[in-house]
Amino acid sequence: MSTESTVLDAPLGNVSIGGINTRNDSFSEEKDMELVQEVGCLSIIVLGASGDLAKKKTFPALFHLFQQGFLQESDVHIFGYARTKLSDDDLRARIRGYLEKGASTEHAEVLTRFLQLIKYVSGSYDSKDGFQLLNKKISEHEISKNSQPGTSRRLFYLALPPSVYPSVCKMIRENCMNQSDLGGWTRIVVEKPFGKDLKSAEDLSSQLGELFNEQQLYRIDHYLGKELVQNLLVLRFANRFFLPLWNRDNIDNIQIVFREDFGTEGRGGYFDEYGIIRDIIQNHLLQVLCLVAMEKPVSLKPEHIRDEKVKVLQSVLPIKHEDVVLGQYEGYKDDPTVSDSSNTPTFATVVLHIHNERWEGVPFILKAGKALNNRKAEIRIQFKDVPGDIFKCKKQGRNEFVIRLQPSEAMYMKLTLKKPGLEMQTIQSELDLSYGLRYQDVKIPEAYERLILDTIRGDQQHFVRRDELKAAWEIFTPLLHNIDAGQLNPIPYKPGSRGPAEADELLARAGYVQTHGYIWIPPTLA
Ligand SMILES: NC(=O)C1=CN([C@@H]2O[C@H](COP(=O)(O)OP(=O)(O)OC[C@H]3O[C@@H](n4cnc5c(N)ncnc54)[C@H](OP(=O)(O)O)[C@@H]3O)[C@@H](O)[C@H]2O)C=CC1
Ligand SMILES: O=C1O[C@H](COP(=O)(O)O)[C@@H](O)[C@H](O)[C@H]1O
Repeated sequence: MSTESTVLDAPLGNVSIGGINTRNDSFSEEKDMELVQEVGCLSIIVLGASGDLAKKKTFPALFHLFQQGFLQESDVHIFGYARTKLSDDDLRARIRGYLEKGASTEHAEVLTRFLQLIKYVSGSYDSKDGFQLLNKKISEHEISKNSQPGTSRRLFYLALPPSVYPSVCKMIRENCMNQSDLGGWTRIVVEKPFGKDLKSAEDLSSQLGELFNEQQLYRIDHYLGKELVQNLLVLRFANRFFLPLWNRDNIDNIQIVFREDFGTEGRGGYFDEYGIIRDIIQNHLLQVLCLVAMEKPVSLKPEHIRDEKVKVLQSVLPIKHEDVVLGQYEGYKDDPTVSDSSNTPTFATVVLHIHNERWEGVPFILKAGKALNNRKAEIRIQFKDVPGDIFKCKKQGRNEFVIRLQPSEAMYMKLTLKKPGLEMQTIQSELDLSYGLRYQDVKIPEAYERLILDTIRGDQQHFVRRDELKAAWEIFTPLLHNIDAGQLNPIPYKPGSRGPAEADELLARAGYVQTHGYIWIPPTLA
């Protein structure tokens, strides 16, 4: 690694190589990532720059990386591309408000510098004119930075509906590739949904696979960028506490839950085509399940980790209809972009069973819903009752280990203790690790920030491999086809409720025992 390109103001523990800081820690060594010196300039191209995701997530994530010194002005340029006719300043004005959110006034100067890095190119997604113009602009930028031909890096972020991925990828392949023989690269980031079922996903994978190899494709699932999801591997495999307990002998059931307290606002048209299983469960919750249930990987190399995720997905048994409850919130169909006869679930509880030595008989309950009573995502691991319980604890509740992904990241263990005082009474209490309290000086990065950084570093661990995607669709496709054919219908539920009561009944049938009279309240700073 050359010291010439090491910048002194790089964040602690990081080394800047060619405008992007590479991690200088033991993880990188373990992952066996090649810290190749990258001297070419970096062009980040956001396709679909006029859209919702680009303004709410992609540009803010790039801005945060810039603010923290991970993207260097001397090397980086950002291009927005879409059909809408906009000037550079129009695009900057559109996204400015989203970048200012939560930023202090002292960031105004940094924001102005960041916005100056952004250029906009207008063009269609299926004709070469726009892409040739884009290529010309990227090349001009590369020449202006004295980048050696072939050493430049081009990251294309497809913030677009998946229907246009094949044509956009073809256009990039034919018109905008960097020459890779001199250490430069071209990488493509694609957003979910990757298909609607097994066949469409495989078709899409084949189409993209003809244009780019697996090392160039980054299928993003932003749940894999969340702090506590990234912690799962460390938590499970670096702690002696958990190793002997994490199995069917001790664990009764596991819930992975996503709740939102708002409906499909503004995205009804998209959502109605997909529904909650395709939008949340088949991807985000299933990815979390993989990390909770997989065996220890041989090493931290991305391929070893993804190999284990595929194995656990392939061990999931076919879903039975009696293990599913669907719901649709009242008022969902008032959205003019949603069909009056829509059968699309906005809520689902699905119980999965993993047929292997560790998990046989342990239900994995995946639950997701929109327009519910609160916004929360968590993993709830419920342990079996204590055998020969002399304290009659069963009446109070079981041990639970809860990993709160959001909001207020935390881990807590619900356990039974002696109630403080003269009497010998038991109560439910908790061992609590609340991140807000424990890590007061740390700003937890946004998932997109972390994942975009990974794409630039070439780290595919937190991205979905093609065979993983296939295995995930194999689990859900039969159920989804049956729902699409009207064989299962959603039960109406009131917005702001817990969802259909039938879902709680399914939970109880699966073995979950609710603790009554006790809730954990996230501690706050005094
Ligand atoms: N928005 C979100 O919160 C999330 C989105 N995603 C995924 O990210 C991707 C982008 O999402 P989002 O930004 O919401 O999408 P948008 O509907 O906002 O579309 C993005 C841009 O794509 C162009 N576009 C829209 N519809 C079409 C079409 N039918 N054919 C060609 N171009 C079209 C438009 O640009 P123009 O007309 O200017 O060319 C639009 O500005 C999708 O795959 C989505 O599923 C994933 C997670 C969350
Ligand atoms: O992918 C999606 O995720 C969001 C929820 O993301 P979160 O990080 O805020 O939990 C969801 O609202 C959206 O429907 C879905 O497409």
